[in-house]
Amino acid sequence: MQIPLRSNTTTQGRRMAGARSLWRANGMKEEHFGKPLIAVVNSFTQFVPGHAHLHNIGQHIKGLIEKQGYFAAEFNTIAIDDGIAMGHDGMLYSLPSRDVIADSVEYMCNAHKVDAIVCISNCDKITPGMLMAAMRLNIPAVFVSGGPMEAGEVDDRHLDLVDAMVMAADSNISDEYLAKVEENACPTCGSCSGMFTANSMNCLAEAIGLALPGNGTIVATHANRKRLFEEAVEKIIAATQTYYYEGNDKVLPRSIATRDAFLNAMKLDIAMGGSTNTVLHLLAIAHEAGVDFTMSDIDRLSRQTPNLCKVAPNSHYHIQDVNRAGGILSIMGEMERGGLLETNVNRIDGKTLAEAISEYDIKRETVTEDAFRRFKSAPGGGRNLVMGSQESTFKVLDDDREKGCIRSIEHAYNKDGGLAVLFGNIAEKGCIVKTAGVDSSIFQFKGKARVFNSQEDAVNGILGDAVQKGDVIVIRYEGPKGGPGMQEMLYPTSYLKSMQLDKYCALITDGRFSGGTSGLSIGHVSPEAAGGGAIGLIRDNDDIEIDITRRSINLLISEEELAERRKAEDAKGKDAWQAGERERNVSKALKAYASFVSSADLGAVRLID
Ligand SMILES: CC(C)(O)[C@@H](O)C(=O)O
Ligand SMILES: [Mg+2]
Repeated sequence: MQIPLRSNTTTQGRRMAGARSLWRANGMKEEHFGKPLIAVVNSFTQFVPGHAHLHNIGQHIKGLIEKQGYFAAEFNTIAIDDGIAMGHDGMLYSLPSRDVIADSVEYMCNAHKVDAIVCISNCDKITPGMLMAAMRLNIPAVFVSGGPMEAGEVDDRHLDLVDAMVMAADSNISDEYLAKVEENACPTCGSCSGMFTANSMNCLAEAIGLALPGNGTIVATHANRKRLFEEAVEKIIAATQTYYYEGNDKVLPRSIATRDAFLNAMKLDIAMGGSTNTVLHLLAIAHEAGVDFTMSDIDRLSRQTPNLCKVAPNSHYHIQDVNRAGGILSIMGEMERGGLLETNVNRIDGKTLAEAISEYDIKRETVTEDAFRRFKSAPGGGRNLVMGSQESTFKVLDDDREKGCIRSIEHAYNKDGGLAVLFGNIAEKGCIVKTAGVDSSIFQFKGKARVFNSQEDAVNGILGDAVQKGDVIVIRYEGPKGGPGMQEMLYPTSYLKSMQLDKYCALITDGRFSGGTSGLSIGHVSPEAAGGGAIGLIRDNDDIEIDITRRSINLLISEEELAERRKAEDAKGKDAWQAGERERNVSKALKAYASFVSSADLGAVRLID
């Protein structure tokens, strides 16, 4: 059964003469009318190294689609560089930009009646924003990211921007050495080279099945990255044809991103030690897809899924090393061997996950030559800002599942996952910790609260010696509503490292973290302080007890005392549950966001009836 094209609305019938004449002015030819209209959804910007190399690729894709006889038109979304926006009020805009991106894709595609989309994403909020839009639109969609940056190199050691941030506040590092690190930490175009948020999300797009093998791990500079874009064109043409001309709805985003696909993606995230932001984003994408997927699923999965991979900031490996070890489908191959995945799920290339694993897990006999081509894609070295401009290859792949970058279940770093959801009287709706980044010696931690009502105060406290070994740093009124915008606390966690306090302190916040954060850093505390959460009732010198093994986090005061404090806070009327004095300019745009946004345990989606 044929499905009518959405674009027929503006290209068919006598009454659409005006719209057709505008389409002609856009370059549409007679033969394009009545055929699918494909949008190239780009996110090129010269503000973000993860996107600066995407200028020409959109037009390259348009050209390839038009060779197949369909009209394609490109538009752009915004993209914020979290690393540049980090640590000042620019970061208030980062998470809200996810929803701006989702809305802008919806606006463009519905206003112009687009039939299918190729999404060119990369950095932190762009992939989730576009995925949210794809779920809303539910038209054929394929995702290709700009690809990871090559790791920096200084004195034979691989490093990245987080090393530069940590060293910048470490008085043991000389100015000369820091300058060398700064110069070399970010050598190429692409998303920052560790298991940070951008790369985590692009790996998850691959796990869900909306992106092709290698999407998460082939470096931006490699020719095989450019090929991924070209293959994406083949896949979107095939998906568009089978959906509209044969009525095959298996290729639609909501048929691919099913509950099983979300569970698989979350398990992959736990196994690979992904950024904690993935929790927020998967919840939000599932919400848009109408899929029942909640914090309690994440809690359950985190107890069943081993941690098979540790990448920077949790080890010396970078994403290029995950590629050399066989990429995401090889991690999923290890998980499948342990019966951890539901592999009978569809992918955008028409394969099931079972088929994809059999072709791309480098440890299978059935692995294809095409898999080796992708996973041999190596960094080229040196400064290189051009997409697909080098063809270096790894001479040998890393198939050591005992000590290599990807471990088998038998040799897991931790049988109990790389991520945990904790509950307790200060996080009744849960909070998140990336256990892959926590030294197991502090899985149980008890300390005195050092309370800050803003990230800025916390940074000053950490660098100004207000924080001592054994403290639990509390940073609150930084949640989705309270910030607003739920800033990433990368500077506080990096400065704890600079001050050599990271192994002796815990940090809890209703804000969130960068993928570059490690240590006993517990975020997304829900409900947030601005929403009446008990994190707002903590006082300096209160005892706080954290037990990762038991998944608990508690303020050690009696229920009566907690109730008293709540009563006193509520009695402040309109001043209740506010950060109090702090210098922060919150624009009207951000206030509008704050008035709709939900708590982190719901993915910080905007609640609109
Ligand atoms: C700047 C970073 C490291 O990319 C951060 O934004 C993240 O979330 O991982
Ligand atoms: Mg980020």
